This record gives sequence, C-alpha cells and structure tokens, in this order.
Amino acid sequence: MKPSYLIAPSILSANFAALGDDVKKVLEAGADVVHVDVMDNHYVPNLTFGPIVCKALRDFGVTAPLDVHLMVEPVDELISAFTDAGADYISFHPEASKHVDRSIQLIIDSGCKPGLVLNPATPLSTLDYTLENLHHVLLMSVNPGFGGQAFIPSTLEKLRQTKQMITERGLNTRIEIDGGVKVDNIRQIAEAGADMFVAGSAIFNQPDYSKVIAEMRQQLALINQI
Ligand SMILES: O=C(CO)[C@@H](O)[C@H](O)COP(=O)(O)O
Repeated sequence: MKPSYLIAPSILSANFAALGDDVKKVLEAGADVVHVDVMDNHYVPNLTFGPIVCKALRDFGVTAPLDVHLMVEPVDELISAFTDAGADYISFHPEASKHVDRSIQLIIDSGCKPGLVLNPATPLSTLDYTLENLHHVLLMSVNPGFGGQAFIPSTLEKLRQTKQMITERGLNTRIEIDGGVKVDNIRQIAEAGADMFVAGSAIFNQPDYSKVIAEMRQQLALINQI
C-alpha cells in the first residue's frame, strides 16, 4: 500500500522576524507538519531556540503537528518543557542521551511520539533494541547543524535498509528524512523508503511555497504509476 507522505518544512529556514505568519503561510501552502530544529551550540555547532518558540506558535493559532528535532545534549531535561509547549513528536540523537531507552520512555510518558535520529555515520544497529518503541526514525541526510547542505547519497542505501528492518519486524514506523530534500530528489528518496520529508531551504527560499509543495507532491504521486 502506498504510504501517506508527510511534508514537514523546517522553520530553520523560515523568516524569524515574522515566524508565526511564515508558518501559517507554509501550512496554507499544503505542508502537513512543522519541523522545529532545536540547536544548543553544544551537541551541534549552531544555536536556535527553545520551547518558548513552540508555545508562541501554538498561542499564535498554529494547530498542525509540531515535530521537534532536539539537537541538544543532554536530552531528558527538555522533554517535558517541549511537551508543555505543544510538541507532538520529539526526536533526539542517541549520542546525546546517557540512557536512550529512558529518554524514549520519557517522551512516551509525556504524551508525545518518540523518534530516534541517526546521523549519516550512525549505524542502523542503534535501532536493534529501540525500534519497537519508536513512532519514527529520523535519518539525517546531512550532518546536523545547518540548513542548505547537499543530500549525502549514501543515505539512500541506509533508507532501504531501515525500511527493510521495519518491514521484517512487521512494524509501521515512519521514516523521516532530513537534509538536502528538494523537488528533484524527493521521489528517489521516497522510493528508498522515506515517508516524511523535512525540507527547509527548498521551501522557504522560494517565493511561492504552494508551488514547491505541489511539485513535491507531484513527484510523490508518480511513484505508484510506473
Ligand atoms: O536538522 C537540520 C539541520 O541540522 C535540518 O532540518 C535542516 O534545517 C534542513 O535544511 P535543508 O537541508 O532542507 O535546507
């Protein structure tokens, strides 16, 4: 069965001086989920924002799922803060947590859906004893920290292996891909197994968000027509 594809613009590339309006605009343009990149200048060499921004988006009337990608170390202390601020999905990097299973359980207990993030060089064995508890696996197709980087091609094989692992275990865990996703590669990425697509610069750097998102969906619609 064809998966339901979700497009998740990363607000890292949005207009921070008018964030609420820009997020509403991208949702009206057809986005499904808002991807929120939280960077701490410690786990990654960049600094963005904390839960206060999720809360501000909720207070501004944004009702779409907020997909929080924690690029922070440590992890656990921030989980309830993001849940309280309105997060729906919370993903973290296993290297940033001393006790990965505990962090996953904390996210579940807080009422959010947990995801584990694998950097380009993080092996899939990280999923061996965690996959059953995850709502999604977030595969980084760039090294985390910055928007606008090029998609790392070896991620395609990693996507295939992740999809195979999920299928073999009879799960329906989502596979989210993050980094360098564009109109001209989204189809290949989906064919390799991804069903949730983070795209920052590809969407927010264009004047017409509707046009880019529609083009992405057109590419995805071609998949079952071969
Ligand atoms: O988490 C990250 C970067 O660490 C990503 O979410 C990027 O923000 C995606 O940006 P583009 O590659 O789509 O411009």
